[in-house]
Amino acid sequence: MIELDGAEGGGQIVRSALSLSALAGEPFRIENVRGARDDPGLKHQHHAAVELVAEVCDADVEGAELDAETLTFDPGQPSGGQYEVDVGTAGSVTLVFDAVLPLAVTIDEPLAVTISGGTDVEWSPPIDYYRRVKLPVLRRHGVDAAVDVERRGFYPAGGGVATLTVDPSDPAPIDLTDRGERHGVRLYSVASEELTDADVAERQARGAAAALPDDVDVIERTAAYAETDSIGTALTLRAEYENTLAGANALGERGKPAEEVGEDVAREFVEFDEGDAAVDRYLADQLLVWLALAGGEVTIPQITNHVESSVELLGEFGVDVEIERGGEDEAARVSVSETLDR
Ligand SMILES: Nc1ncnc2c1ncn2[C@@H]1O[C@H](COP(=O)(O)OP(=O)(O)OP(=O)(O)O)[C@@H](O)[C@H]1O
Repeated sequence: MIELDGAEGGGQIVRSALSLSALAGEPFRIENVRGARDDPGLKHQHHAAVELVAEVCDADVEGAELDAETLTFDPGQPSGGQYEVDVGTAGSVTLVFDAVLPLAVTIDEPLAVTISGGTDVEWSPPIDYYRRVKLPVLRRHGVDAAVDVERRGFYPAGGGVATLTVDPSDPAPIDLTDRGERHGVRLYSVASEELTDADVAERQARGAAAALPDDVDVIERTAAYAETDSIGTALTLRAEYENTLAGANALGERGKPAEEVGEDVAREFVEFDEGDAAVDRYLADQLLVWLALAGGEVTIPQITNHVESSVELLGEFGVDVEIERGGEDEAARVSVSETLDR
């Protein structure tokens, strides 16, 4: 039984522990779940992830209740099939996807997971980032997964629906150290249909395009409107380089001009582009579990708290991640040579 202490981290520790435990066939017990947060314990999104991974790998679970701060998880054999989960609020759909996605390397049959909740909510990958940046990067390394968005869900009502389909996959070592030449960027803007007359989706995309440096080529710009339960907006930028993809994104806020949402996204991209890392700061922590499974090396803009807590967690599962911190203008480097024993 692996004993974990969640006191220093957030929900990501729970999600990654679920995936690693299911893959290694090793039970774990975690105390102080999300201990670093003001509202510790399992919230809807984390609870949904526990229930889902438990179902997919037929686990014995103790303590999987809302607000629980201690959880024990003893996995069986993961299997494909069709699963459905309702997060119940605007809890993040993409973060629940993240808990099952790594099972791609162990399933024998395809897996399809339909989740209802928030598709574009704070502190999590917006669904366009997930399907246009994260999954394409993983697909290039042999992870056969895709997302279909049936309905958008914004805070607070949620009500979004998306399906992740995953085929059995055998990923190649992750090699993302040199991003190569920039080809250009694509902008994906979306807003609730109530904002159509105010042109909000177009204005977000235009705001971003106008704020980009002259030498950045905008390859594509889309603006769409969707029927949603709560009114909201989202903008994702996908930057394409010779060897990699990176993202920048923002959500709209009541009272904030749409153009400013675009400018925020452009600024985030420019900051990334001025550095020399191959992946953005979000993918930096999300790829660690893949490094543990497939090995390889990635350059990242900075060692965030999320990276640190994930590295520590991987250590608990017997995977040593090497970190080179980099300098002021130099990307940090993370690598794994001995992958997870499974
Ligand atoms: N704007 C964003 N774009 C892409 N990814 C994001 C974005 N914001 C957050 N993420 C990713 O979402 C994950 C959030 O993990 P974290 O543990 O903080 O969240 P959580 O499960 O909601 O738990 P908690 O409430 O404890 O913070 C990280 O992998 C992070 O990289």
